[in-house]
Amino acid sequence: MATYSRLPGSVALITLQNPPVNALSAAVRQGIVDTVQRALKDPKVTSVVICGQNGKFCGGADIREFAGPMLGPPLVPMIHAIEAVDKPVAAAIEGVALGGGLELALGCHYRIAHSKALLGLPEVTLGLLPGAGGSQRLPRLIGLTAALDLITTGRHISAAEALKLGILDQVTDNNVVDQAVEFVRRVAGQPLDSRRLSTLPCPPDVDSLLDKAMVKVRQRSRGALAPVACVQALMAAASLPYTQGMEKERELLTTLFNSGQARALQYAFFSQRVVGKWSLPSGASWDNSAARPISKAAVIGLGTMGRGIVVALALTGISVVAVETQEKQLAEASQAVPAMLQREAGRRGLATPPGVISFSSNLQDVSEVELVIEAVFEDMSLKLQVFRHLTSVCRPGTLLCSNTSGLDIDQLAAVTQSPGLVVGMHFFAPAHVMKLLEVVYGPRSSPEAVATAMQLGKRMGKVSVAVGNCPGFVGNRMLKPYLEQANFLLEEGATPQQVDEALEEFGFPMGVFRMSDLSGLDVGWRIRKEAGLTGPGVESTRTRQGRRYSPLPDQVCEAGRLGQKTGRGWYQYDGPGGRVARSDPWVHIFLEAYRAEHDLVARSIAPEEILERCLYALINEGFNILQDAMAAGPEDIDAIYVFGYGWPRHHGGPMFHAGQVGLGRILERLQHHHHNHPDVPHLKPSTLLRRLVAVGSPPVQKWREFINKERVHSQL
Ligand SMILES: CCC[C@H](O)CC(=O)SCCNC(=O)CCNC(=O)[C@H](O)C(C)(C)COP(=O)([O-])OP(=O)([O-])OC[C@H]1O[C@@H](n2cnc3c(N)ncnc32)[C@H](O)[C@@H]1OP(=O)([O-])[O-]
Repeated sequence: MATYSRLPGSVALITLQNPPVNALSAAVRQGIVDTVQRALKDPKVTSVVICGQNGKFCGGADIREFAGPMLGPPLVPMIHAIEAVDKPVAAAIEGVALGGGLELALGCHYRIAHSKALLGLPEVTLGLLPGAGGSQRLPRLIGLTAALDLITTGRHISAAEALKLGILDQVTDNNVVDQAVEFVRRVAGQPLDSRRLSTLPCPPDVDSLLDKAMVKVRQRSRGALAPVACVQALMAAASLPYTQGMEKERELLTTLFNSGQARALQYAFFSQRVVGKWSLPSGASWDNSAARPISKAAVIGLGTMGRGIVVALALTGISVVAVETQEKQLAEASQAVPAMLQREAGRRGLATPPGVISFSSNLQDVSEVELVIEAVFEDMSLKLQVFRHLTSVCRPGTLLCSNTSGLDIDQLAAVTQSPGLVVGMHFFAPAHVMKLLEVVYGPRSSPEAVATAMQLGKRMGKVSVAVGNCPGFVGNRMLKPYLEQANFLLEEGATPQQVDEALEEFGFPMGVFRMSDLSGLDVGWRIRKEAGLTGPGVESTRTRQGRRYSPLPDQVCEAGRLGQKTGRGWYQYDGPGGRVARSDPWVHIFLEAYRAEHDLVARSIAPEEILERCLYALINEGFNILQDAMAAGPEDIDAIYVFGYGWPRHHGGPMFHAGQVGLGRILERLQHHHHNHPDVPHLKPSTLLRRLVAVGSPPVQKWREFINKERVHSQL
């Protein structure tokens, strides 16, 4: 709703009230319509200020309402009515003015903001465009170039930047409502024509800026519809009168609203918030588990991951002891880390990097910290050695975390004096940039340890997801069947390019083979050797440990092709460290020879089969993970894949995508592929998937409840 009060003098104050962000729900829109009418009719009122309750102007349209039928007064005429008022109306912006919130402010004649406020049109991130006149008013106010940037990126900008761009009339450090009231009193009676943005001309697109932008957006958006529609709306603004521009805006918005992409992106918005409210099968959650405050931490191991973790911690203001026992590595890290910190702080607009870092080669130096993150080489015996040492040097009560990407947390906990204080903190490279953090709880991890790691992740600006302790945890466990299928497809006749192109066409920034070349092929090779799947003494067959196995990636490594770092992998590069992947005749000859050796006849494989085999195998493992209670719900898996594995956000995440495709269809295709490849256990449909199909394929939002019920009745 919105409340109305008349302030001493002649200013009407309209306050939006819809906690927590005063989103423009039907009730708020109705409240605005009614209160604006009241201000208009009240002869004693000469000017109006619109503000939001609890220090937040407005977070935009109420996203929760998008799923249902449209009720209450629509936004567009409501904003037009405000613009048409013949008394000056000012928006007093505190906290946020985002999406429809900023569009409401653009309908006001003046905009005054607090210096800490954030403004933006983030609709594109929800699969939409600023559809309440924002795409037409903003370029009229700040020009096409600046509007294009804000609308196609959806980025939030500071009040200072908004003032510079001309979005705001005034910025204040004081009470913004008082300032706005004073402002409108001052301007009461002045002509308003030039303040009505819809009546101003839009600058024409003289340099074909928008055509060029369209080419770039189409290249970058990887199939996402909204960024393209945003440019189309700006093209309309630049070439059509306002009313026709608004018609185009509405038409584009309707198309986007009805697209699966908008639903997927809105689901991704809410799933990010759902995973923040973690809960464990034991019932532990924020509600009953307090996080410990952390001000001093240590990182052990200063390779790529360790360096990134040090920077991520230091950026939150935590003092970090950075330990590396190899002198050469330590010397390199102590040069590189401060530079990385400086760069990242600059990128985030922080003048001075807040944390203090001290470098050491002595593990003894971590004795006074409250939390340690071990980031040594991914080798269990080495990690066990470090944990044994840590438990003897750290003071009692220190949290011991491992940045393992899939090793057993419980085994590490077992060698410490306080197994309850051991959790996994699985970062993704580069750790100071990537948003995802898997917080891994073992059977003995205490709720307090999980809460502390989750809280620390939040402080570092990560999307932290609590996951159970199983090989590969959630992300890498699902990656295994995906990679496996990609290798099998090569055996059957596909090329690395064909597989990558199908996945990139789906929206991944990189296909599986380009991604493997980037991360280094030796990582998986070492894991397979440790698992006894390859190496000296292992027979070179296509069946290992009772299931189909492709030795192709091992043989590529044996040929000294480890990916970008060696200049050769599944592709060739200009040299070691080269970035541009080119098709390599060696790979084609190698594949042909391999097929001939194993009597395999290459067949032509359609992109649809590539997608089904790779993605449905990955999704099937997601169902197994939910069934095993290693992730609390589908949102957790989807957030992990969107934030850590490049799953295209406009497809919501693998589990959401399964719902979009139809669970019955996924089941049927998995059955089909499993029938053709009975020696591939990952293609065997999971029990949970079968159960969901049997009960009528409920929407993804209902799965969590279903799984919990099934578990109680021991159906899973
Ligand atoms: C016709 C077309 C018109 C228009 O062009 C379309 C739009 O405006 S599209 C909209 C364009 N606007 C946007 O894209 C802005 C989206 N919002 C944000 O970016 C952040 O929430 C914000 C920066 C505002 C606050 O960040 P923070 O302080 O870290 O807090 P937080 O993020 O944890 O959120 C707290 C709670 O508020 C909830 N909630 C938030 N916004 C909305 C909403 N609009 N609606 C409903 N709910 C919303 C959120 O789910 C959470 O609920 P819960 O139950 O407690 O989990």
